[in-house]
Amino acid sequence: MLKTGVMKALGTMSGTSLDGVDAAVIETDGIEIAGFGDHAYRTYATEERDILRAALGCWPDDPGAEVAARLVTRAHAELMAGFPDAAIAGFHGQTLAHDPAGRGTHQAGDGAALARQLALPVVWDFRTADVRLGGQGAPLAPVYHFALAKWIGAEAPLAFLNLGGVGNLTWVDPSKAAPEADGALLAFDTGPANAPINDLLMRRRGLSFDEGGALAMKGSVAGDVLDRFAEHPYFFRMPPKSLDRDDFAALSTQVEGLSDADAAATLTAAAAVAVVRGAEHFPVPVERLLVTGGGRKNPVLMTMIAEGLGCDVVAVEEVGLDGDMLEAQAFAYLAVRVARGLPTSFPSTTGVAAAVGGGEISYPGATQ
Ligand SMILES: Nc1ncnc2c1ncn2[C@@H]1O[C@H](COP(=O)(O)OP(=O)(O)OP(=O)(O)O)[C@@H](O)[C@H]1O
Ligand SMILES: CC(=O)N[C@H]1[C@@H]2OC[C@@H](O2)[C@@H](O)[C@@H]1O[C@H](C)C(=O)O
Repeated sequence: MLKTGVMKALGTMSGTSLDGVDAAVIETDGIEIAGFGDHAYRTYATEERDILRAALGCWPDDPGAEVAARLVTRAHAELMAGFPDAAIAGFHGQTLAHDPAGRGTHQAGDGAALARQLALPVVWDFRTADVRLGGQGAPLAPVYHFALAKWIGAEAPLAFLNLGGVGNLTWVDPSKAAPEADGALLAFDTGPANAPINDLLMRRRGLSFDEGGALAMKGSVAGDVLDRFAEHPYFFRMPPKSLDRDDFAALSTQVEGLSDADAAATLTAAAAVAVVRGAEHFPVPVERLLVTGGGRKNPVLMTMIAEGLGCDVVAVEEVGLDGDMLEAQAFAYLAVRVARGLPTSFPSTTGVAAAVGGGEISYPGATQ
């Protein structure tokens, strides 16, 4: 029996690494976390990944967008069917293009179709409303990071780092009563994280990622490439700020002349430098950085970040959380907030003019 207002919510995330779909259940009233539930993962088959990769950069009307959307919807429907107890779902979809200052943001996938197929209210299109109101539309997990900071009983300011395809940081002051309180949150994308490393491993070795940082471990960092990267204008921009997956594509060109190992070491160091430069924007330094996302399993990257920051850098598992599922949980949490009319982003997390609840709710009975 759930406490009044607490819902069993299913969240899904298909991230910028293009590896697959995560699905996770949490119990929440949209403010506090009441508990965690089951989770599952569906990998994209090689040919599905190729379709998604080819569709990167596509806007809804572009050729390629529709086939990607159908694929994303089908993959989610298969995975989400395994959670018949959920009362509501948060469906992020697959980001194909993100240009908040220009054309907007595009997450492929049809939440209305999922609502009908799963007979479940589905909240989706989380980012558009924020972008329309002048926000970055990303990152959106920070409000969930605030709830997690409370859940783990944190007292001092701390930060969450997501090392997905792109990296993002959330600085949290857990002594504040609510995420909308002045000084409770500061969030932004750090820069490239795993995406350039994955792309390198695919180009050079036909592998999807550098497992355990094994290749990077054998290489030497090209200091000149790294120094130039560290001065990129993005790092001087005040947060909030966000990135598209391939906004740092030039970095991949700069390691072309290096050996496989040196290129991997240099791209790994670049991901770490992006975090270190990002942390310079924190209102006050943190003693602990909690790391989620696949990059936490890369010890070379984790060590480089810890050396650059000089604070504790640990996987979120250290505090009892699940770093493989945290972003999927975030979209479950956000779905309940949307259903309850609570805001999902704030001026301090996306730069939006005023707190906004982004996300459309589709109900099973709706015709379109
Ligand atoms: N054992 C490992 N060693 C090294 N890297 C790993 C390992 N496991 C996962 N990764 C990296 O993490 C990536 C997956 O991370 P994650 O699932 O957090 O990304 P995502 O959700 O797609 O991205 P985003 O949060 O940007 O949307 C893999 O593509 C790989 O680069
Ligand atoms: C536009 C988009 O999909 N952005 C993702 C991406 O992946 C990491 C980073 O870039 C972050 O901004 C965001 O995802 C996380 C989960 C978020 O919105 O909090």
